[in-house]
Amino acid sequence: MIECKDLWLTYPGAAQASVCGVSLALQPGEFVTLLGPSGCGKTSTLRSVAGLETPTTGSIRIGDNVVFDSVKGIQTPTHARDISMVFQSYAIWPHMTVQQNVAFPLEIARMSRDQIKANVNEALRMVGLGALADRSATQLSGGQQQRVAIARALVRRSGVMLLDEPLSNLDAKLREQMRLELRELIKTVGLTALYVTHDQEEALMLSDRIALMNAGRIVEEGTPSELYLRPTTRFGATFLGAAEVFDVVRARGQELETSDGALHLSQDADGVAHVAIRPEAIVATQSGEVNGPNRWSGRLISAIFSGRQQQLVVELAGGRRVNVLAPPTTEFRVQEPVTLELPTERLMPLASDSATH
Ligand SMILES: Nc1ncnc2c1ncn2[C@@H]1O[C@H](COP(=O)(O)OP(=O)(O)OP(=O)(O)O)[C@@H](O)[C@H]1O
Repeated sequence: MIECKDLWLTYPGAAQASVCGVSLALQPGEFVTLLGPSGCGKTSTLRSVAGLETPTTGSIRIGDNVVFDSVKGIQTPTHARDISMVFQSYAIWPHMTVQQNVAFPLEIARMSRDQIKANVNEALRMVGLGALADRSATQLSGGQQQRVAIARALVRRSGVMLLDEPLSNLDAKLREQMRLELRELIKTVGLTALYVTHDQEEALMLSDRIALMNAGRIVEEGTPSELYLRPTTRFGATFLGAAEVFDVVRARGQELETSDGALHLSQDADGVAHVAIRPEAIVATQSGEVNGPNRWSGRLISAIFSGRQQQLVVELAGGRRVNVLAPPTTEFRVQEPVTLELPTERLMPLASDSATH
């Protein structure tokens, strides 16, 4: 397990802190992703856990060991922490074979020759590279090179794996395939994994839990479905997937008036500053009347068929354009009236961003 408590990190000479009070706990065997835009402090947090950066204040525990504590003056060096790491750049050694690359960390640790051989064979088997053990590392594809880097992390048999954008150098198709492989591997071995990415889909598909970061802070935390279906901040709603956000003008009980129409919430609207909805949650029809709650009228501007779905753009009475994802089988007539239904159970009430900081 990993536990970070109130970590702050200000780089020397920097005007602002890059990590601002990050607290995060990973249970044994849990896969947690730090997700957020470029520069939000994901890598700085991960490198602090790895011992590659020294936080200004806070504490970090890995398993039973406190590896950093600013008050007690503890800073365990990277090599003495029970961790393995996989980075975006594979950092494999070109002059070595696959097998030599994977064996390297164990040779440094002065493990016996027989033990090294057994561990390396096992790690290569797990990543599906058993047959390429004697091949030169330069004669590998990008995906195979990343598998070598993963095997080299597995071979250490530590309980915790830290991964920083490990798939982002791969092309889209390979990335999708490796994503599932990597999660299965980490789950099979039972590793506790802390994973950094700015890719929303990757975070949703891989993680048991996501910690969403912005400007050095964790702003939301939850399972992928909690974060996607019930975000609590505007940042969370718009960063993790597409969302239409409507600003609340007036609220009374469960009824509220937004800048684009009236909505009925399933909860009290107190403190709700915006309401968001996913494009796939909006139901568009061209036949019915506009009656009942959460039904808005508009005009269909465009409908683009993309196989799995249709991407609609609908202009509301006030001029606001809304994106809707509709099933591929419904027929739509461009320029004609449309009714949009915003189902109550799919509305995402959001607090004002300033209230969450
Ligand atoms: N060694 C350093 N010295 C000074 N500032 C740094 C250093 N490393 C990172 N920073 C700054 O700290 C902030 C957080 O950077 P960090 O790399 O942790 O973000 P990130 O979320 O991982 O971004 P990315 O996805 O682009 O890697 C950024 O403003 C960055 O410029």
